[in-house]
Amino acid sequence: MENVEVNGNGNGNGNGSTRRRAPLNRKQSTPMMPAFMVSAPGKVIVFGEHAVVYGKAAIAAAVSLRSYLLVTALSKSKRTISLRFPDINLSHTWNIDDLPWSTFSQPGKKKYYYDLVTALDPELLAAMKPHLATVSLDQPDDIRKVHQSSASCFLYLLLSLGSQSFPGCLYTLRSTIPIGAGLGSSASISVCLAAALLLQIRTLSGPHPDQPSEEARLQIERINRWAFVGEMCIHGTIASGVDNTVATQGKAVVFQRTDYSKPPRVKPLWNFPELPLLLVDTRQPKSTAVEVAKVAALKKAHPQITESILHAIDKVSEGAAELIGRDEFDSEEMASLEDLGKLMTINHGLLVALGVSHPRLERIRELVDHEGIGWTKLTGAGGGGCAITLLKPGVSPEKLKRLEDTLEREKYRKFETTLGCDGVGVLLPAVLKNGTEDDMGGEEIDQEKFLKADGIEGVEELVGVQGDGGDREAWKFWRVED
Ligand SMILES: Nc1ncnc2c1ncn2[C@@H]1O[C@H](COP(=O)(O)OP(=O)(O)OP(=O)(O)O)[C@@H](O)[C@H]1O
Ligand SMILES: C[C@@](O)(CCO)CC(=O)[O-]
Repeated sequence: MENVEVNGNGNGNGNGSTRRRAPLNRKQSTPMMPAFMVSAPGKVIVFGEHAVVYGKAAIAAAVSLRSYLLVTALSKSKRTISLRFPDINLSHTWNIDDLPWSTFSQPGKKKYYYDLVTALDPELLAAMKPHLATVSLDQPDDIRKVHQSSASCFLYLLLSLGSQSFPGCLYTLRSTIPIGAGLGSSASISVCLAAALLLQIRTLSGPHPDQPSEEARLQIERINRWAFVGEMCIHGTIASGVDNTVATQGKAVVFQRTDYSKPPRVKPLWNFPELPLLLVDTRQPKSTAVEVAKVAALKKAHPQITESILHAIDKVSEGAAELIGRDEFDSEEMASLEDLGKLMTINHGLLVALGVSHPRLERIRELVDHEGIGWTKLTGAGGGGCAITLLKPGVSPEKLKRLEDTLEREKYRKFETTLGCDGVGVLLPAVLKNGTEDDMGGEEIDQEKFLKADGIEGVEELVGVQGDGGDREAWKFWRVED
């Protein structure tokens, strides 16, 4: 366990000025920021993955699986930034003063918290390269690649938003979202990192309960813009931004980005129905970048055919949004579910045509079809990852049990999750009522406790946004509903 001196000084350059900060030996006036946490959900794409990369509409909903990031400031004399990401076994430390701040703060390169960054800058990526090359040198190539993507997401955001006077800090991240399973794990960590850094440079207001929704929306928008930058670092390719948008805002959205130089069109679906969904992980690892590249290659080889498929997916997503929005849509009634289910079946078929399914995804569909208990589609990038099944009402428990037993035997994993959950949340300071309160009425979450929490249940029990008795009120969310 690392020995942490906690007594840092939070500051940053969120004031839009390009001037350098006061020399480090001068007394700093900004008060220290206590240890704090941020959290963001994973997502399922209900309709429209892949097509959304090409400007078509998609519907996505936040799930109850989440990432949690603990930020601890170090003492002023400790000029290091450390990442501890135990889910992927990543542990890395940089010396703050060795990082390429000058390249990131050059005129024309410097970006501010309110900027809209729509592409990664090759010169900045090149400046970061030597500092990523030293990450996990002792690991095999495939693992090092995963470590370097997560590290690049953090470093690009830190260097873009921070300055050389940034305080020494520890970033400890744990997630309950399976990685690379199509449930938006990368977006969720990007949102956490973007929100944490924006909070550290003191550019976000709230969240507080009586904050006007307009103001809350602006904070969400800023986090989302930077989370998108983090997503681009991880994917190493074009990302539509749907995952980070739903992970930031929470609930469910219709998302469309027709022009990459502009913000996307995001229509919140506040009353997203409680659909009876079965979420199954193939446990077949995949990479979003690889699957997105497959579609790009198909589009290059067969432009007209691919465009027709993408156009058809767009119509399916639009049709689903219209259906869900109807007053008479009833998520407990066969006729409504059947209409929606048929659209899921069509969407899945079109994804198969794009070449992003996988035999293990097809097996889930086959088993569900065989029992006749619902409608299945892959969700997320495909190539493995997860499938969602919309269950028919009144499915017999025997049939469901038979399906679940077969899935278990064939090494699939079933997830219990709810759709339409909260977006990015903040726990500041990192103190929670856990039933083991001290005199001040709360339990301080430190790195040691956080790292020791046992598995998903342990993390949820220690810091989860939902306690046993419902929402834990110390976690705060930007409320954007009107
Ligand atoms: N808990 C985590 N800790 C550290 N890095 C993570 C974590 N979760 C995700 N990542 C980063 O995100 C990458 C996975 O991103 P990828 O887009 O391939 O999968 P996904 O986000 O789970 O799926 P999809 O984009 O289809 O929803 C990992 O390789 C890693 O770099
Ligand atoms: C495959 C994709 O459409 C969804 C991944 O969850 C990629 C993206 O939108 O960035």
